[in-house]
Amino acid sequence: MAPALSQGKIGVQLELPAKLPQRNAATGGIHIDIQEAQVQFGELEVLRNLNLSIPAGQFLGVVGRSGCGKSTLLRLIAGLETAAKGTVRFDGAATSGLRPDVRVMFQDARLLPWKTVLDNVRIGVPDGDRDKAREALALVGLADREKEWPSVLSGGQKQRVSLARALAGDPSLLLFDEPLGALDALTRIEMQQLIERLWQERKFTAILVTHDVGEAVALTDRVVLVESGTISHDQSITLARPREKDSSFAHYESLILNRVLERRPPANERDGFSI
Ligand SMILES: Nc1ncnc2c1ncn2[C@@H]1O[C@H](COP(=O)(O)OP(=O)(O)OP(=O)(O)O)[C@@H](O)[C@H]1O
Repeated sequence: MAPALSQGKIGVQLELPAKLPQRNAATGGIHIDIQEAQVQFGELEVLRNLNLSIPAGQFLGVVGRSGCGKSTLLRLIAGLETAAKGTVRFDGAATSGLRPDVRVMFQDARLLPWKTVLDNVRIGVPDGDRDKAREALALVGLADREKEWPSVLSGGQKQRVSLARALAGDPSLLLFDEPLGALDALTRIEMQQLIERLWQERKFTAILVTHDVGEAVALTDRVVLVESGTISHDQSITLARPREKDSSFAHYESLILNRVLERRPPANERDGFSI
């Protein structure tokens, strides 16, 4: 059967095979292994000698100063950038280019204004299956909005549709590029809770690029800091879920923020950083 056409970068893949690859049965997610990766734009070397291993099913946070290469790292993993040197392996096999089981959610929802909410979500389903799209809309709490146009939705609702579109393809890896950056504080917290719940239920590997260190601590198992084109720090977050903003939370937050800002905390507060 001829592959179905999708909507370019919006749905990540250009062509969708009729059948998605088998998901990792044990965890549902992809194990990613990046070795000595280098990404260059002309003379500008954005990533260099970058090594990063992300176990299947982990929720990883990526932080760092503006322009340090966070989105480039995410785009490399998504197959939207090519490494000049080094390798990206998924479950042990070298990979490059776009894959149907890898989805990206961006800061702007990227909905097609001439399609209804349901049809926007159907873009994410390989065969455009209505039931699968409806199921995904229900997961994000928008089952009753399927016939509406994107223009009548709030910013938070648009991002929910974008999340539904990503989930509709049953991804093994979901990449979040600052997806909540434009939302108000309350909607942002609601979306964080939704993303955490869906990640726990669906068991995909997740990577979140964010400027908000608190958001990374609230959501992820581990936070890496990108600096000078490589991973300079690697911090496990061992707090129980759902996370409360207590003194342990604040400790992780200030530890990471101080690293980002290069205001090193006193030695007795530094424990936990493995690099
Ligand atoms: N396609 C491209 N062509 C040329 N330069 C690029 C391209 N994409 C990114 N860059 C440059 O690479 C560097 C890293 O960009 P990137 O978007 O990865 O940073 P970032 O850490 O995500 O930044 P921010 O936090 O501000 O979003 C920047 O200097 C940027 O200008």
